[in-house]
Amino acid sequence: MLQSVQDAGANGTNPIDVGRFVFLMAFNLIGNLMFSKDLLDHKSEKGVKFFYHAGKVMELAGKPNVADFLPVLKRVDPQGIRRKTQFHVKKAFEIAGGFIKERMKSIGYGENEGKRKDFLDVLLEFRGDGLEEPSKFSSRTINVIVFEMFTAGTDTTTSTIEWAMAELLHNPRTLKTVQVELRNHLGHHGRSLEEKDIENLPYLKAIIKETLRLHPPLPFLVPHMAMDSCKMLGYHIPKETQVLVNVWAIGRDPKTWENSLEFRPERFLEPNTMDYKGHHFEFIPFGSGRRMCPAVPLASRLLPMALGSLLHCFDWSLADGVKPEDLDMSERMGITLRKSVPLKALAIPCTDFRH
Ligand code: HEM
Repeated sequence: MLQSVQDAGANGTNPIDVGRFVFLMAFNLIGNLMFSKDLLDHKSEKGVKFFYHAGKVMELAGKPNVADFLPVLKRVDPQGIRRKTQFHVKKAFEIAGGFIKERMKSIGYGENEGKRKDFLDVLLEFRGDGLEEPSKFSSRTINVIVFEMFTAGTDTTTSTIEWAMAELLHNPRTLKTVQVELRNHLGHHGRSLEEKDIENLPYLKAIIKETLRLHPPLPFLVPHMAMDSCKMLGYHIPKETQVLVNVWAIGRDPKTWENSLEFRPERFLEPNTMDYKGHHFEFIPFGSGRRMCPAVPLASRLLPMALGSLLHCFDWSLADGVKPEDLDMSERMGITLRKSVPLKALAIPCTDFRH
């Protein structure tokens, strides 16, 4: 990712779309976890097209749809949401599916039983619960799991890093503080950021938490359903009611958070502050309980590594002469909560840039 940012940014003269590079990084990271290979190249036309169609799917799939409230309209699809979504899913699948299929074939999926088992074991380990014996997985189940990994992992990561960068460029004091922390720890002409450094970078970790508090990528988690009728805060919830948890509002509740709308990573530096592991219900960007995000351990390394590397290797400023206080911070609701206007910024490599 760092090399791609440097190439596209042309020494800070060419504004880059931050989200696009993070998306490619996240997609390739999951590609490497599952297939030991980068699947998308930022220079390829296919990469650009994939980014566009996948973004559209996320946006359309999260749009309020009158047909959800009036099932009779489902067939008619009055807003054309289903038709448009299907179009973009098909396009995104054509591109990414091509890479994935090619890679699955090359590791022997469906051809060589021994290699196939390795691949299935990895998937099973990820799911943890093992609903089926790996060798009994149908190819459809595998395709669903693979697609679930890519959709669940890419847009959430992209949204978090893009919002974190936007908040830092909007609040130059916090940007300066985190860069000083990184450079003090790694040295100005020092080495690249490594996973073992994260423990010693409390301000960087606090920035990730503060970003997830104000901009949870899945603002309503994913829809849950009441398995039985129950009473909650005096309300009767009938069996099979669809339940949405508004973590966006929970993270901004002034009863819990002082100056709740301010981006203030320092709040997470105080002793005994909250964590996102699902035990503090005031802060649950990954959900809680049995169906919470299974990738918390991965995300808690991936997010500071990605953000920290971008901040350590480049000096950042806003493109087109936009002043920090004028940066557009409005939100666009899709499956994930993205920035309404994609963040464009100038990335000037630091003298100690390593890749
Ligand atoms: C910023 C990073 C991320 C956030 C905030 C996040 C958040 C979430 C949330 C809120 C859920 C639903 C929990 C619920 O409804 O109770 C979820 C589910 C899931 N996430 Fe994540 N996630 C992130 C990154 C990832 C990554 C990197 C991966 C995979 C590589 C991943 C894989 C999944 C999967 C497979 C599920 C579905 C679990 C199930 O259905 O049981 N997530 N995530």
